[in-house]
Amino acid sequence: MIEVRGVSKFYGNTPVIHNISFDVPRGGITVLVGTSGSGKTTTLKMLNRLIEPTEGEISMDQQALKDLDPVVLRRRIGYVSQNNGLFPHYTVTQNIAVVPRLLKWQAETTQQKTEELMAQLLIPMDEYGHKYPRELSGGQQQRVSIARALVTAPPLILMDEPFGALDPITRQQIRRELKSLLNHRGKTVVLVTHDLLEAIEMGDHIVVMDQGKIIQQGTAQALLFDPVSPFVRSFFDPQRFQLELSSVTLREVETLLPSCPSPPMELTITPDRSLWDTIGLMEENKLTTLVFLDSTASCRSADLKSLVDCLSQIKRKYG
Ligand SMILES: Nc1ncnc2c1ncn2[C@@H]1O[C@H](COP(=O)(O)OP(=O)(O)OP(=O)(O)O)[C@@H](O)[C@H]1O
Repeated sequence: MIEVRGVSKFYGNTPVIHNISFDVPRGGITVLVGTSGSGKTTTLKMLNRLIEPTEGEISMDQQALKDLDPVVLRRRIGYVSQNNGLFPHYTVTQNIAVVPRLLKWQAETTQQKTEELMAQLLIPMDEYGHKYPRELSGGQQQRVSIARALVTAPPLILMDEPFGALDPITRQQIRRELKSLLNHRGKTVVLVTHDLLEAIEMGDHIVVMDQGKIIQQGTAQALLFDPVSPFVRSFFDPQRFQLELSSVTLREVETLLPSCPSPPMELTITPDRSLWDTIGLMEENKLTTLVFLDSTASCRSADLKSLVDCLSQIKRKYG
């Protein structure tokens, strides 16, 4: 959907982005991750022309961004900024209605879409719609900001550290809800984060940046199991075991896990969950085994040892 080709950005004589190129595939989540000051936010803001590149070209659907009116472009692109950017003197519903109003939508259409999205983001309109941002928690404010970015169903959504201000538990809960909402709607998203678990869990395509350059880009597994440099390896090392288990879903390894004739217990897990989530659920429920239905609807069981063995098998594929 987006092609970034040979883009650099200078402030005066100082280069902050050096000749980067990457694609944002349609219908997936592309994550920009990297060291502090590596140029993630600058790169994101070049995608909706909040910042103009000094060199190189960015195109969206084969049209050069520089030939598009920035105001029209930004109406086609949802944007969730670091500090949520809600208007403090507007209620929640008024905040969500800002772009629909600019697009001259009928009030009933805006109301209906707002209600639907707020329900999906678990901030029901009758309870939260009339409140002001200051009356909401940080997590609820971020949900409003996400609803505002999604309400006009833009084909592309840019998100800069959208969960930055949240505690780890709320963060994880919101990002799971958001990922399923985005997948469900087939959205194209570019997300900036410095949270490694977030990058691995959310990203279909992950771009690792350092000092204004792209060091490696690819799937979570490619970055974790086949890093191109010691930098990429050490970048993920602090949480490596958790990240590796998070990058593999049960579905990917189902054939390596033993079948079980009938579910020996009530608690099951869906095969789209990661090996890390599976271990977490076992831990939470003090179980040594979990069962799930594989793609042929047969029952399989997983325990800690078999899951760690599965991870080793996947790693072996990368050599
Ligand atoms: N307006 C500006 N003028 C000069 N330098 C700037 C300006 N904006 C950003 N920079 C510099 O550009 C570099 C990249 O900044 P950017 O905010 O894109 O990094 P980042 O990867 O998003 O960082 P972080 O993770 O810390 O938010 C930094 O060194 C920053 O100091």
